[in-house]
Amino acid sequence: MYDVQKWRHAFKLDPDKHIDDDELEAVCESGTDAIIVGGTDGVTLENVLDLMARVRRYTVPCILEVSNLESITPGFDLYFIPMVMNSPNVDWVTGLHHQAVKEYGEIMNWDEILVEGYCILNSDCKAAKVTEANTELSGEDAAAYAMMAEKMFNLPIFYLEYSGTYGDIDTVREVKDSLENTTLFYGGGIKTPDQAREMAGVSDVVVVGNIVYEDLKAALKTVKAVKG
Ligand SMILES: CC(C)=CCC/C(C)=C/CC/C(C)=C/CC/C(C)=C/CC/C(C)=C/CC/C(C)=C/CC/C(C)=C/COP(=O)(O)OP(=O)(O)O
Ligand SMILES: O=P(O)(O)OC[C@@H](O)CO
Ligand SMILES: [Mg+2]
Repeated sequence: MYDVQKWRHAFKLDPDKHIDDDELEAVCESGTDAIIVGGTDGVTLENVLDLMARVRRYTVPCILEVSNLESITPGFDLYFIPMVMNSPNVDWVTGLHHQAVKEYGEIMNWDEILVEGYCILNSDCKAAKVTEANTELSGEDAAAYAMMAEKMFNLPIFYLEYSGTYGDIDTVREVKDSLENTTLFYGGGIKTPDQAREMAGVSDVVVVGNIVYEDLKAALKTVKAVKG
């Protein structure tokens, strides 16, 4: 199922982290809507290919969230391309994208590519540091980025990223209320079914990452909490 508008839950697996075969099977067969492969650092062609091949044993959709040019490879169902809207550094907004399209433009299948308007709100996470994101934003600021993503850039996805920490529910709600068509992904700090349910109530898709590596049983429970 490649229609992100129908998704409710996704797991994000980091190619730079280890996961056993039986753990990976449990994640892929959990009933989640998709496996997103992505991370900020240590993402190489080798570890992306390895994880892709292992996830490919299962029928769950497998998406590459591109974080660098070196690790892009054919074989995924979809490619998510982050555009960090609250970065003042143009590299992370359109710069690397320009380079990539210059290199791959002729062979790109645009039907497989979805651009994500990213807004990173946890100043301590790696992605915020790497992209120099301005995380000192009010709910109104974040909602304005969401409206820009939808109304000015026509982006299919807006991703509110709190990677590593549980976000502010009022901010997420304000962002959701500002969107009409663009799908809102929420990610960050979900460790319990209650947290998954709470964020699912104010977003379209919840993304669960780190807890997979810290407490797999808890991670698996977030699927049922969201998808029933
Ligand atoms: C050959 C072939 C198949 C071609 C396909 C065509 C294709 C897909 C071409 C790509 C086109 C394109 C426009 C690419 C963009 C290139 C690019 C490098 C864009 C920049 C992306 C970007 C802004 C990355 C920033 C990092 C980011 C937002 C990461 C998000 C992931 C995240 C927060 C993960 C959480 O994990 P991590 O941060 O690692 O946290 P811990 O490890 O601490 O848990
Ligand atoms: O790892 P966590 O904190 O669950 O965040 C999930 C995802 O939004 C990271 O990009
Ligand atoms: Mg990582």
